[in-house]
This record gives sequence, structure tokens and C-alpha cells, in this order.
Amino acid sequence: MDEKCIGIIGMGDMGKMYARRLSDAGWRINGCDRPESYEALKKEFAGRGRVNIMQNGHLVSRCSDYIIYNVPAKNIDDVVAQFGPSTKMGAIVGGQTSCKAPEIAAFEKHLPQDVEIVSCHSLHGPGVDPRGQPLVLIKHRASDESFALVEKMLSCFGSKFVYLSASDHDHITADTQAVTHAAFLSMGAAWRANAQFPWEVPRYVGGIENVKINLTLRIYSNKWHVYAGLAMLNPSARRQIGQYAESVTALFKLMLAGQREELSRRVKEAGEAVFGNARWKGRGGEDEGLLLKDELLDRFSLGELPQERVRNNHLSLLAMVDCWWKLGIVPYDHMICSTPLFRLWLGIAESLFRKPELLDEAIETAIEDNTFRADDLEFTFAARDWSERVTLGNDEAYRRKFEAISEYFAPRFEEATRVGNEMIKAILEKTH
Ligand SMILES: NC(=O)C1=CN([C@@H]2O[C@H](COP(=O)(O)OP(=O)(O)OC[C@H]3O[C@@H](n4cnc5c(N)ncnc54)[C@H](OP(=O)(O)O)[C@@H]3O)[C@@H](O)[C@H]2O)C=CC1
Ligand SMILES: O=C(O)C(=O)Cc1ccc(O)cc1
Repeated sequence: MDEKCIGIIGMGDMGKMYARRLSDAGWRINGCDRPESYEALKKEFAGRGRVNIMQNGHLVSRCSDYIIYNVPAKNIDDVVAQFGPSTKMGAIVGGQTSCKAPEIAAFEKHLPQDVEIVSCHSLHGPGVDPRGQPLVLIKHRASDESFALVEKMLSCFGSKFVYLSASDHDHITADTQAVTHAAFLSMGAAWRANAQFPWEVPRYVGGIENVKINLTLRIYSNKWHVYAGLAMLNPSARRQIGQYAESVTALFKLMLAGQREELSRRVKEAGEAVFGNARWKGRGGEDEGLLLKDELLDRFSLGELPQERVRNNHLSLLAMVDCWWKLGIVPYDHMICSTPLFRLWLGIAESLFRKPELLDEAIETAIEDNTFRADDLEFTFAARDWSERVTLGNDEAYRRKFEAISEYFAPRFEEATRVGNEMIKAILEKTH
């Protein structure tokens, strides 16, 4: 094994996952987090001879050949300003934050000129098996030889390398991640506002409802800064999230006004733009759709399955497809650079839009069934409120809302994470 060693600054969920997997593959790791976490980290990694926990980023930077910053995106400028000038001469530096514009700006501003820059981004959470998942590599300022070294180091993840520029990365992840999270964050906010635990409400149990609940709880059980960073620091994300809020509002107004034809026309036009023309077909014409079957999804309920499936107007999904249409996004074009969560979300949107009888039922329910109005009203408020908080770019306003909702759902996180992991595994196996 090459004696080059890897530095990891930020040993939180992702940093630890990187340290474990890279050291298992034989690389020597120098890792640090904040000084106050030194003792605990040292204890946690005591059994791993190849992981050397250090007190701070200066110590890591001066002796590592490839240094990966695994800190919250909002802190990247401060952390690189602090440790970047200590980087070993001729080393390579990269970041694993979810949004590349601030990361690259920080590197350009604070790193010495002799330091090369190769960034990366694992498009999955710390609990997901990285094999086969996309791993973005960004050769920003590096020789072919240095880039090949980073590829060699990261190849032990077994992920699919996706080669992008920093700005293409941010465009794509705004289209996929940021707007998908907006939908799930809004569902959680609406359920809490209505004092509902969705697994106790028959309309939210079974089939595609299970995906909505499990993924919403998955997001709220994670760290707020991951979603805040992705939404507020990505230059493209605000527009996307704003459009989602506009689509929700426009469709809800049509539902309230009972404008069946207008609603049906708009939903179907959006569906045609996104799913028409057999967009899910691969180049060889084979079916590459994600279509998720109710029977499969039914297995992953947090609540009791009702005797009979209860109708839903699926405002969150109708608005997602409307939003993709208005923004000219063809989600299949981004599959190569997608997270499991995005693929599941697209999968349930597809399940609704590729089954005409189900889509007609959703439209019919939207117009005729007013028992949904309270839920939809709160959902519309929630989508608009999240969008406003993102536009204002206020970390504190984002954190407070996120944490209040997170607290509300916390008692079910353990079970939701377990069921969600099984669901993701089963579905990804099926759709590979
Ligand atoms: N979680 C996910 O699913 C994914 C996250 N990412 C990205 O990876 C990065 C890390 O996320 P994640 O691991 O989930 O978050 P965590 O909060 O678990 O980890 C970040 C760590 O960085 C530490 N840190 C902050 N400032 C410093 C500093 N000055 N010196 C050393 N350490 C510092 C934090 O300490 P403290 O908590 O005390 O501030 C924390 O332990 C983020 O940019 C995120 O966007 C990318 C892919 C997936
Ligand atoms: O799959 C998702 O969207 C997640 O929620 C996990 C996640 C969060 C941040 C990333 O940068 C990548 C993946």
C-alpha cells in the first residue's frame, strides 16, 4: 500500500465514515474535530491503529498528502482560513461539503498556491452502503497524477465516480436534493402543525405514503446544518425551492376553487413534460423506470395498514412534478448524480403519474374531498415558510424551525431509521 496518508478535518458522521472505510482499505488517516472532541474521538478510534486522532487541523494539515474537509458547509470559510495555510507543501486538498461554491471559494482564498484542489461529494448519508452510489469528483486545480491518486484513495468505497465541475455539481444538486428536501421538510412541518403523527392516520399508511413518512423522519433525524447549507449556500437552490412553494400554492388554489378542468389540464401537462415521451426508457429502449409497487412499499409501514387503501390527493407530488415542469427539469437526466432519497421520491412521483387511474383519482380527490383541506392548508403554509427562510438566508431561523419539528418526531426516529434503511435497501436492490 502507498504510504501517502489522508487527513480528515471534521470527524462527524461523514468524517468518521470516511475514516473507517479508508483505514479498512489500508490507508493511514490523520483525523481531527474540534479540540473539545479530541479525547472522545481518541477513545472511539483507539482500536484502529491506522487512524491517528490529532488535536487540531494544523497538525492534520502539515503531515497529510490529501486533506478532506468534512465540516458543515456554513463553517467552511472559517475552518479553511484557520488551517489552510498550514497545508503541507504540494499536498492536495478537497472538501466533502454538499455545496461547492463556498468550498471552492474558501480554497482559492486561503490555500497556498502550491496546494492542489480536488473536491468530492458522496451522494448518500453516512448509514448507506456506498457501493454503487454516485461519488462526485471535482478536479479543480490539480495535475492528472494528483487526480489519479485521489481516485485511487477513494476507489475503496466502490462508488460510481461522477466527474463534474463545481458549478455543474451545484446546479444538479439544487435540482435534485434541495427541492426534494423542501417537499419532505414541508410534510413534517404540516404534520406537526396539525398535531398529527402520520403513522396514526390511515390516509398516510401504506404504499407511497410509507415513503413520505420514512424519508421525512429520516431528514429530521439528521443534522439541520446539512439541509440548511445545501439550500442556502447553493446559488441555484433558492429559485428551485421558491418554485416548489409557488407550485404548491397554485395547485392548492385550484383545488380550493374547485377548478377541476384547469387542475387536470395543468397536472397532465406537467406530467407529459416530465414523464411523457417515454423519458424513463434507456437508450436501448429498455424500461429503466423506478416504478415502485405498492406491495413492496406496504412492507415498510410505521403504522397499521388500513383494510382498504385510503385516497389522497398527493398535493406534495403533484406540486413536485409541476415544479420540475416549470423549471424545465427532466429528473431522469440527473440520475447519474442522484441520492437514494431523490430516486425514491422520483419513484413515487412516477408511480402516481404513470398510472392514469391513480392520477385521475388524486385529481378527483383534490376537488371533491374537503377532508384534506386542513392538511393541505398547513402544507402550503409550510412550503412557503421554508422557502422564505431559505431566501432570507438566516441560519438561526432555519435551525429553530428544523429542531422544533425534529423534537416532535424524535420518539420514532430509531424505528423510522431502521424501517427506512430496510426500505431503501429493498428498493435500491429492486431498481438497480
Ligand atoms: N450527513 C449527510 O448525509 C451528508 C453530509 N455531507 C456533508 O458533509 C459535511 C459533514 O456533514 P456531517 O458529517 O453529516 O455533519 P456533522 O455535524 O456530523 O460533522 C461535522 C463535524 O465538523 C466539526 N467541525 C466544525 N467546525 C470544526 C473545526 N473548526 N475544526 C474541526 N472540526 C470542526 C463539527 O463539530 P461541531 O458539531 O462541534 O460543530 C462536527 O463534528 C457537511 O458539509 C455535509 O453537508 C455530504 C454528504 C452526506
Ligand atoms: O439523500 C439525501 O438527500 C440525504 O438526505 C442524505 C444526503 C444529505 C446531504 C448530502 O450532501 C448527500 C446526501
